[in-house]
Amino acid sequence: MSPPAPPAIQFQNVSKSYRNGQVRALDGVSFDIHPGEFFGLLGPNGAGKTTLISILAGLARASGGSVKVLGHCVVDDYAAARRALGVVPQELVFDPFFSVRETLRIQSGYFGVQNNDAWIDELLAELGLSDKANANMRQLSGGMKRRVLVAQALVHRPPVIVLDEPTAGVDVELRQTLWKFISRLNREGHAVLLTTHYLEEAEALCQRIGMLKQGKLVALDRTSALLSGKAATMLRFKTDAVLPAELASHARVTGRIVQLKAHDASEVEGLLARLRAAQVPIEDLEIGRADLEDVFLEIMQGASA
Ligand SMILES: Nc1ncnc2c1ncn2[C@@H]1O[C@H](COP(=O)(O)OP(=O)(O)OP(=O)(O)O)[C@@H](O)[C@H]1O
Repeated sequence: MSPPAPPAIQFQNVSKSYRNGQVRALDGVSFDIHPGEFFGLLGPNGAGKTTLISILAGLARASGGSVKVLGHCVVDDYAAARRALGVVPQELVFDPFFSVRETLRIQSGYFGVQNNDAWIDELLAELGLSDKANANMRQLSGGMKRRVLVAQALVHRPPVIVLDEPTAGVDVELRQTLWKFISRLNREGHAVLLTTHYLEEAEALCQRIGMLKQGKLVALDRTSALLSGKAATMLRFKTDAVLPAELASHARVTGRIVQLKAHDASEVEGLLARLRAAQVPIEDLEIGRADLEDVFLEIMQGASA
């Protein structure tokens, strides 16, 4: 019998401190990403997502623990680990003197991939960049540069793709183009690690989700299990009135829209009775399933990091 395939990515007890230990960006983070899996890493600003990805990509050194890509340690076996990874960074970094095609050829050379033009053409077509192939990098708009960053990360056909907030500030068209292409690569067997603040994207795309808070992993489960656990029902309505304190303390309020979570129908009835008793007039009442944003907020409020 052949040995089981190693995880696409394995984080084992990863810690990272800055400023002589005053900032603990990561505190004993352990989880695996399976081969072929689409995995979402979520967390509020400063939770440690970029730090974890920087350690994975070999751009930062962990203070403790280990990270492996397809069984290759990112420190001891850096070249093999890096070759297995395609990392789309959060920041737009590029060399302004080259054309798009030159940039992708140079990146291919960096990974020792020869005669890569057929794949480069496919990347350009899939990412809507074909007519920009000969444009200079500095002539491109921000969204176009981001597309090149994605192409650059994929130029060596890495089995593990890492996307650090790839859709921050990009338009709807690029998001759709990007997700269509990344989903295709995932169906073809590439593992994907995505960090994003767009929770509806994570809900739609990711099979499993991990949540970080202040450097600790506070949730890890299948997306469907996260959605059906906890408070699975949400009561949504509009009101101009101020909620009584005992309801306001666990309501999500956005302008006139109020959302209250409930575990079952009897709890919904109880909430409505309390609103009536407090003489809170409500309009446009809806009762629906909790979405990932509801689950995320509940976990972040409840988790003690
Ligand atoms: N070079 C650094 N020096 C000192 N502290 C740092 C450094 N890089 C990150 N940190 C700190 O480490 C913590 C984690 O930051 P990180 O950028 O990993 O969070 P994040 O989850 O990616 O946040 P965001 O969603 O805002 O991108 C924060 O407290 C941050 O201030």
